[in-house]
Amino acid sequence: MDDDQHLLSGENVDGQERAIETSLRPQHLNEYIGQTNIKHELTVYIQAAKARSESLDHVLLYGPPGLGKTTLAMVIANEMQVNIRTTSGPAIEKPGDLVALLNELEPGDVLFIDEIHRLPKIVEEMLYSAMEDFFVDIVVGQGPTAHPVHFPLPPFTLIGATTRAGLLSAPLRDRFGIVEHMDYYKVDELEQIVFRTASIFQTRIEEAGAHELALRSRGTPRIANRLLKRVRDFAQVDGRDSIDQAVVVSALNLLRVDNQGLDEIDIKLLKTMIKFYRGGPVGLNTLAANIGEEAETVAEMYEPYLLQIGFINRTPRGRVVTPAAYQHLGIEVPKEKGEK
Ligand SMILES: Nc1ncnc2c1ncn2[C@@H]1O[C@H](COP(=O)(O)OP(=O)(O)OP(=O)(O)O)[C@@H](O)[C@H]1O
Ligand SMILES: [Mg+2]
Repeated sequence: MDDDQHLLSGENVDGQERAIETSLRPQHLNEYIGQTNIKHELTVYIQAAKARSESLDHVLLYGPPGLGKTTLAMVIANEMQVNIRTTSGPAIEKPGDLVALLNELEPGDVLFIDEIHRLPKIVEEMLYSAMEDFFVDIVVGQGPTAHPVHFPLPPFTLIGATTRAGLLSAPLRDRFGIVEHMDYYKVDELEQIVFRTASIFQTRIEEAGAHELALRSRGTPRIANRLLKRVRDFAQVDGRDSIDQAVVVSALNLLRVDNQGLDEIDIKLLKTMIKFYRGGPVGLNTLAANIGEEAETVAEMYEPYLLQIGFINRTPRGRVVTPAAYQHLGIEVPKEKGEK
């Protein structure tokens, strides 16, 4: 039960999955599939920084969970031939924690801060001077002996990742020279990812099987890899030596992942909007409360994909269901909607 719930969440869920993800991570830019524009830009910036023997400018990566932000941060450090230190916004509780991290960096190293929108304010403010001029001012000692100390830092690259760029303060955002928005992957890119993962798993998958899996992966590599793992089990138990389209379809239908990659929660969300709000507009908080999910979860995990495939639209008065979604659900489009 629990398993099915996170099947399509895009979120990284447990230690076991994390270990598998590590083994699947591409190491170099040329192995990193998709995100063509970002790769192209980064290739130029990395080459230029290396030619000048400088640290790479600070990089902000934002986009939905599971699209490859952490992977890309590691690839960047690898291409720059520097070390990477990894942490996350909530893990840096006080300025001292940040100083400790910064203190360990060698010139040119990467400090990767995941969920950077969750940094405590006081830490964030200390980061401003660290990013801009490579120093921090700290207060040493207590009471009458307390005095400020100017602490110079080696040049370093901060890579920040967030699923919600909107939650970042303007001063922090402005200090990133390179800001990249990660997009959902195209079907053919997901197919390549599925083939790559299958070969690492030493599993055979047919073209049509990979295509079907890609269609149902919500544009998200993490989900494609996760579904492949499940489908592989079904194929094995069925005694097949290769994953074909029929196995993918029957396994994913069983797992209730439909042919657009929607799961039960997506369907519940759309049906709730249709049944109780005549297709909207309805506010995010109301909607989330109605389906028993956190507003943040809906905003981060469900809504972006439904917007991307054109099943809902955002209007100033709230979210509305589109005729395409009615069609997908096999529900007649109300007259007043069809005409619009
Ligand atoms: N472009 C890609 N090519 C091949 N595999 C990829 C690519 N992007 C992501 N992956 C695979 O997808 C999985 C998830 O990627 P990653 O952990 O980097 O996502 P993320 O954006 O950091 O997610 P989160 O927001 O949850 O931190 C990894 O196993 C990674 O190997
Ligand atoms: Mg990550």
